[in-house]
Amino acid sequence: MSTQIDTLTITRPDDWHLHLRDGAAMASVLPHSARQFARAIVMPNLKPPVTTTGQASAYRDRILAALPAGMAFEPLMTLYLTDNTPPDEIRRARDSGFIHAVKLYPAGATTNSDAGVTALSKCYKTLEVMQEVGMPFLVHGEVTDPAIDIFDREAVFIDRVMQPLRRDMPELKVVFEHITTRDAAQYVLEAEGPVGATITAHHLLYNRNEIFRGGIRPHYYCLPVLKREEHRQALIKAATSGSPRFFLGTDSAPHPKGLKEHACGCAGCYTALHAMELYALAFDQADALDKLEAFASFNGPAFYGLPRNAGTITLKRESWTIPSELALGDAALVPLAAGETLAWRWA
Ligand SMILES: NC(=O)N[C@@H](CC(=O)O)C(=O)O
Ligand SMILES: [Zn+2]
Ligand SMILES: [Zn+2]
Repeated sequence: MSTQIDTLTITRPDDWHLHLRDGAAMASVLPHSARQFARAIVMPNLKPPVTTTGQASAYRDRILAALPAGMAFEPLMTLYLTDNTPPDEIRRARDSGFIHAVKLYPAGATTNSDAGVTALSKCYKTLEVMQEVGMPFLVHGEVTDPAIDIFDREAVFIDRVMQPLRRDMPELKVVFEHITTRDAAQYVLEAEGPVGATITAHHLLYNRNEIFRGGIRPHYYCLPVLKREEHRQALIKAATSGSPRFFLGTDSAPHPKGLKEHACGCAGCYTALHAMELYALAFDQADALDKLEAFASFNGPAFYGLPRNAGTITLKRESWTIPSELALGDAALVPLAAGETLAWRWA
């Protein structure tokens, strides 16, 4: 029997996968992330997507301008890869100093992925430059083939895309984003070369039953979709394994309430408000709170070649109720597990 931990103080964490959106929506959600995290890898799937260093620079300026006075937060910018991203753009991005990765959205795989890549073979010249300059490649790892069952799209991606890519570019730094299956966890753990993976709080806490518990619950719908319990357990095992390849990425993805509670609801869970509390719950349930700091605060910076943050955060074991609604610009935003009690609280 281990003694119960009621207060947890760890090095200030970072979020290695975050959707901040833009404009008034961004102004609503940014303070939540800035309170929890020192830095975040900011996803580029805006409308239109952030495909150039110039656009990323302007987006970064808008984020910093929206940051409330007195809050410190460093947005780590990314570029959205298209079939036509020129190799030179990678060198410009590297030289900028503020672009830390390039993102693969297979065309049609997820929210705002229409401008994404139709075949990775079209991007090889650009990927070769990324490999050469050490620019990480962040991958939404699902195939889009409609013949493949939605629950198998991540596993099939490993065979059809990840393995051939990594065979051709063994030195390319790759992050398998928001992994959801035992297959992906095992692949990342065993692969040779510079491979990492982000894991969300919701994929650690829930299996796919959660989407249908008592009726269809759109706020538990995200991509990649929640999987079976055996996969959730494999993710818990990976996140708490101590392997430096796994790190925190919330994939907090705000959508207006009206577009989630809809005949064709958007994919994405909002967790920026209470991310560390949710992760603490997941690690606590696995009796692995001692592994949270490396996952949240050490493994990401090590992979990206950045320093660890100074300062700490503290969480305590104390129940509170997650708000039923927040604001997203003029719209409403429903956080994950809205209205439910959470056993860990920001101190
Ligand atoms: N995860 C999601 O379900 N949605 C993300 C896109 C993504 O990360 O795939 C979004 O931008 O809404
Ligand atoms: Zn994604
Ligand atoms: Zn995402």
